[in-house]
Amino acid sequence: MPENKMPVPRATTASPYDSQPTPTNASVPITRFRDGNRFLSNFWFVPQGVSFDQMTGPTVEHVFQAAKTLDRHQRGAILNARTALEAKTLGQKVDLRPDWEFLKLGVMAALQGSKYSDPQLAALLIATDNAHLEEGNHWHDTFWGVCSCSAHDAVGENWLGRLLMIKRSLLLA
Ligand SMILES: Nc1nc(O)c(N)c(N[C@@H]2O[C@H](COP(=O)(O)O)[C@@H](O)[C@H]2O)n1
Repeated sequence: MPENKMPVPRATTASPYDSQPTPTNASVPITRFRDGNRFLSNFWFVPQGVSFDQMTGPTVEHVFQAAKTLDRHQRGAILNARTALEAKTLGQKVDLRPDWEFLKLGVMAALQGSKYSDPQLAALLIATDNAHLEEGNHWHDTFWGVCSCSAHDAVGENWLGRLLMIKRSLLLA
């Protein structure tokens, strides 16, 4: 049948708004940053480095912990820490800058921006699709993650997960 002779579809009384929404295939929530999702952790080694405020380190954790202080020597020691856990431990003993509580979310957001400027990491983050992200933990981190332990029953504000989900949206915008 010639294209211009296609039968005209018959009008129906059904409104398009009557139809049920197509169910979306919501991705499975990611509640542990381990195994294939380990790259989401701030402890993940970033080959090109992570930078903020003239500091560069091998993981988000190194630079985040160093940013807690204005002391150059303390910053240097943290940035040179052999592991992210060592950087975190050193970060708990620094002379904390007085404005840290006001700054920490912005610093973490900037560091996620630096980390996911790596195209391979950005692709991995985008591949999490629309999955809810949260760093479930047992180390009582109820600010950046969600803690489940004998003292906490899945308690946490999940700010790291929220920043990651925002970053994912920005990468797709
Ligand atoms: N102990 C530990 N192990 C991991 O594998 C982690 N990803 C973390 N989390 C990070 O610790 C930081 C919180 O530091 P402050 O308590 O604000 O000093 C933050 O980067 C978490 O993602 N911890």
